[in-house]
Amino acid sequence: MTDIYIISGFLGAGKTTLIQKLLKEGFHNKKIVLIENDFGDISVDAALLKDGNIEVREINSGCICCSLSGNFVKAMKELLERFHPDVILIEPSGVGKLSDITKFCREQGIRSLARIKKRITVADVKRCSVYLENFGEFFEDQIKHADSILLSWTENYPDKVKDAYRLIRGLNPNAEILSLPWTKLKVDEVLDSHSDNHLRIERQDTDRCRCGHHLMQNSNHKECGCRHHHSAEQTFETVTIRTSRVFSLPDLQKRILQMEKNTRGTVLRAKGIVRTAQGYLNIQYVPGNIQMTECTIGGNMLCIIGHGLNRKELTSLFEVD
Ligand SMILES: Nc1nc2c(ncn2[C@@H]2O[C@H](COP(=O)(O)OP(=O)(O)OP(=O)(O)O)[C@@H](O)[C@H]2O)c(=O)[nH]1
Repeated sequence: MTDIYIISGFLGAGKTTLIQKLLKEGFHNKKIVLIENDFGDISVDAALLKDGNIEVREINSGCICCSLSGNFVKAMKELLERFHPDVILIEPSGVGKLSDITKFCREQGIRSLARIKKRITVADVKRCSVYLENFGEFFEDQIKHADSILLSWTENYPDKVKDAYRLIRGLNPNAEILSLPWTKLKVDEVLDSHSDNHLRIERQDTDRCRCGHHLMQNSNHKECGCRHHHSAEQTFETVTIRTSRVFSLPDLQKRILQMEKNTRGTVLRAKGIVRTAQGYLNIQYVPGNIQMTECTIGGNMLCIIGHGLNRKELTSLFEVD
């Protein structure tokens, strides 16, 4: 029987970073298959995670919970029958619903060959309340259906950990919540069952309905009346830019800041690999944070995910003049 681990979490929470750690420090002598679902047309994550020892399957240009659900189930069955892996790791896109992925993994044809071992959701302590406020339907689903929740960005924002813990505990009273900095976290603690390494704070009642909207004041029911169910593909957009421009570091930084501050809509995530005179740079943007690191993998692409984006404006910002 193959063990399935689902690594969920909102855009930029740290799913790929966690998978890199798991592959490096855990699963010794195991046959592993990794399924990567990037919402954009290109999979930056798959490029970064490809490694001779594991089989990586990319499912891009949409969400495995929406239009690509058929592709996902088919890919799972094929991989199970062909490789008989010990472990399948699934990284859904940051806007994927964990409840849907759970349902697909339990479909007949999969459940006779594999079982979900653990659903781990990575939650960014700095941005979780904003994501719950604005994209509650997706964020909340990822938290509520997790067996284990791993807090990220804790070392950068230690003052945010308690509030994030409370918010998450309010949404999921049963999951274990791991709050240790990742450098101190042992992979076995993440993969195995409950650990004691979490803060203990009394559960707080939240003032939200199930779809993430605030309840009206003085309301004593637990619904706001909104019964909408939105798909990721209705709610989020992606803009994929292929660019042969050779950037300088300051120029690239300037353009990313311009993307953040002066373009229409809300950019929630940008990632890609672009050229500089010295080589290639891996760009990772989440609101309020830009990371650019040298990269041995070549590329000329940038994928931007957000809401109300203007394709023309963003493309002209990064393309060759
Ligand atoms: N300092 C810090 N950086 C983090 C942490 N988690 C993620 N990052 C950074 O945030 C960026 C996005 O991390 P990823 O691991 O790619 O996030 P993701 O959840 O896979 O992103 P998507 O799949 O695009 O939704 C990268 O630059 C990471 O290095 C964290 O705990 N601390």
